[in-house]
Amino acid sequence: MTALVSTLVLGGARSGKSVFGEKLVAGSGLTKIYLATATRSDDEMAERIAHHRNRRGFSGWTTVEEPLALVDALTREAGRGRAVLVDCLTLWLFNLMEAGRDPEVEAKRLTRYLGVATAPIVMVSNEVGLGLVPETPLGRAFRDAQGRLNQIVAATVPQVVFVAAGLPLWLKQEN
Ligand SMILES: Nc1nc2c(ncn2[C@@H]2O[C@H](COP(=O)(O)OP(=O)(O)OP(=O)(O)O)[C@@H](O)[C@H]2O)c(=O)[nH]1
Repeated sequence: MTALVSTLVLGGARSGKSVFGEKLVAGSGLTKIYLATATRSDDEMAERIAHHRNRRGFSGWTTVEEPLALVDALTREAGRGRAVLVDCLTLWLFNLMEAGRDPEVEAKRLTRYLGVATAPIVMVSNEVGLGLVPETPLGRAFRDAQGRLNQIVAATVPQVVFVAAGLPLWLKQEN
């Protein structure tokens, strides 16, 4: 078995990217930590979260919920013998922007942490820029911030994969 290294898992909505990230972590043989950034902001979101939790099952996964302080949570949870799945950077970015935090500063903090992390971190993120130009300035700012975040994380980690229709397309594999 090759050792799992930190990986960015990109994809669109319902592309199967979360399942792919889960499989990477589960296949590592390490203790599995699921770091969720989503909040139960409405009934539909609560239902999605319940669906994910059921699919994941509770056996073997430790779930940690942290919508904003991602690096603090990683510092606490990641360590020897563990692998962390961050699902997902997109909702983390949304939460940061909603809280008036600077995405560039937070992205730099994350990549600094990734450079010294002692456990593999698998991060799920959306590839949001493939559709129409968003109608609102906020939508455009979010799309641009997401693109920049994906680029800076992709440049930092040794593995990047794009998932479409449940199938992986490896973009970067350095060991
Ligand atoms: N708070 C919390 N959120 C969770 C939990 N499990 C999953 N989630 C969230 O559920 C979100 C993903 O849900 P979906 O919107 O259904 O996934 P998707 O991105 O459309 O689909 P895929 O591409 O297949 O992953 C992630 O952002 C997770 O943070 C949990 O236990 N707690």
